Amino acid sequence: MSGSRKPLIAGNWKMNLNHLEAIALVQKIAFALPAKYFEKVDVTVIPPFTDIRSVQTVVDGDKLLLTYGAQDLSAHDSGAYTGEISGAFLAKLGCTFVVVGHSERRTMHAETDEVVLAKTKAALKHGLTPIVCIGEGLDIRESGEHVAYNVAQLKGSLAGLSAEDIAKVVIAYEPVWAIGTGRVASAADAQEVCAAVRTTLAEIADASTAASVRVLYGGSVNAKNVGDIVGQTDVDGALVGGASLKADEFSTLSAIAAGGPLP
Ligand SMILES: O=C[C@H](O)COP(=O)(O)O
Repeated sequence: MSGSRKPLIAGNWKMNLNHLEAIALVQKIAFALPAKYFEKVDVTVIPPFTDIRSVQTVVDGDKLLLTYGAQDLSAHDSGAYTGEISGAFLAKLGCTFVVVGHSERRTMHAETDEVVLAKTKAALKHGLTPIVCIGEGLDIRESGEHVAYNVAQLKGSLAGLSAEDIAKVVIAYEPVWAIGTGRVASAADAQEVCAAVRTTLAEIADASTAASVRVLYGGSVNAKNVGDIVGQTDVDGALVGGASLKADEFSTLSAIAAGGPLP
């Protein structure tokens, strides 16, 4: 983490919690994290689409400082795309972030770098901050090709974007073998790829853009390991899955990313 970049903790709820459960979790997180924390860390929740309106009501009604976003969006604005959700709708609901190219979508929904790029462009068009995910599988990690693989995925997912647009994205490095497995990458593993991401951003945009973009790590992050991970020079926060469903754990790890004290 560098002093010039405010850490971001993003809780990706995946397909968990209905809208009533969402309200309860947001209220508990907000209660545990008073305003002073938000001076040092940005905290966002990424619930299922069907929860977003309810989360918006709580956040607006109680003037909460945490933000919220969505787990995916359509590359298209509107039209005959059954089941898809437009970035325009998400913006209208007050979303700040949208996750793009999560490995679960790349794998289960065959999303290629081209699709991820189109969705990233759609997010930017609608004023949303895309959290663009990259990450290697276990086979690539074991072959020692993980840095090159992630650099290629990053370049493909941001191909042709201007430096001005790249400055508006967040990158999340999530090694697939560490997602939901309890097998967290070491802090040094996270730093190695996040540093390569920053070097690549300097190459495809420029040095000041690369220095300003937040690069997150994701994969079995919890309150016990978050300190080491966000302590790395090029890691600016975390994309948290399982641990974001527990109010105490998520609040605690957010407070640790803020530099304490514990809530
Ligand atoms: O988006 C979040 C990641 O997939 C990490 O999930 P996890 O913390 O449950 O490993």
